[in-house]
Amino acid sequence: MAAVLRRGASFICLGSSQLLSGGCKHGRTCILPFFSSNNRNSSSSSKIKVDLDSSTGIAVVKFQNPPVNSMSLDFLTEFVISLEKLELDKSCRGVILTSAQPKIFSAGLDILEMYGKSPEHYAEFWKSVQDIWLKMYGYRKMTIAAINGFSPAGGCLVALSCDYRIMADNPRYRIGLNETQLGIVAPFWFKDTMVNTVGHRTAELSLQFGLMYSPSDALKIGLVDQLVPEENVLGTATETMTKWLAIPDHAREISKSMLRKPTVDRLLASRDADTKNFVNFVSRDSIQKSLGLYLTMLKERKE
Ligand SMILES: CC/C=C\C/C=C\CCCC/C=C/C(=O)SCCNC(=O)CCNC(=O)[C@H](O)C(C)(C)COP(=O)(O)OP(=O)(O)OC[C@H]1O[C@@H](n2cnc3c(N)ncnc32)[C@H](O)[C@@H]1OP(=O)(O)O
Repeated sequence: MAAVLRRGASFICLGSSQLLSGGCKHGRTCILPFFSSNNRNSSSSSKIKVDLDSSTGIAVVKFQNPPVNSMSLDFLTEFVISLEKLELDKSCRGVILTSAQPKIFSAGLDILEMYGKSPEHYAEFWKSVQDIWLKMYGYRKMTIAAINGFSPAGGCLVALSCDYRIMADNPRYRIGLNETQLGIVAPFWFKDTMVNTVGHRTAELSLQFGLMYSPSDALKIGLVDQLVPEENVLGTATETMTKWLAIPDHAREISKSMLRKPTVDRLLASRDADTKNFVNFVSRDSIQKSLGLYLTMLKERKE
């Protein structure tokens, strides 16, 4: 199991053969954070960089999984651990998600995790996808997606799971749930998240065609809330977060929970069936063939 080593003022997760302390989820052992006395607490695992300013209560979580921030099992595990840790940290009131990679927010789920692997691997991977969505969609703290690049499929889902979305106004970028274009199907909770954001009719068109929207079209349908010049994405996200944090936390949090809990509960009530469904679906020869062709197409585009 890959080690998660957080340098500086942070925590360290190690494989079970290197037990240092107990009590961390995901089968990993964590040494919980130990912070320096200044107001900024930074930590950087291999794939997620966290920078918490405890004077403002705002944490910036940066995806750094080159080349395209695809969400592998390791990425998702580190991501959920980082969010859990921030949720428990009283000095953190809001989280901004963004990318350290130029031009890409996230390329979505790592297709290699769904291609040519065992059913056990598919199940483990899918549970980690469920975990990150459950964590994000039901997150107690305020979240903003600072979308500084392409954001297909799982990348779009992560953005949709935030409370507010600010996207770089670069006409080359695209965002959307494009699963059908890969020959796969966005599961019901991806669909619910989209419907809750853009409404039923727009979601019907969007999911069936696997539409990828330009920033201006994404703004028109309400898939994102605001467009800003690329260089201002993080600055605007920080300003916006400051405005949201003027609302008392408990009132905002309860309102969010009222709106989102029924959607979260639908998956919680059927997690195992959803996992079985995914494993059966993705193990089919026809689906493996579609994913293989898509991977080949991605590689050939470059030649
Ligand atoms: C009934 C239902 C029951 C169950 C459900 C069943 C199925 C479940 C569905 C699961 C939901 C799936 C969600 C997903 O997120 S699937 C992933 C979708 N993502 C994409 O389609 C994006 C693909 N990538 C791109 O379009 C481009 O890479 C991108 C992001 C625009 C960047 O372009 P560029 O900068 O030119 O970079 P390259 O294309 O050259 O890519 C570099 C390198 O990365 C590889 N790669 C890209 N994306 C992925 C990915 N998502 N996973 C793995 N690998 C990826 C690409 O192949 C290149 O690799 P190389 O080795 O050639 O360097």
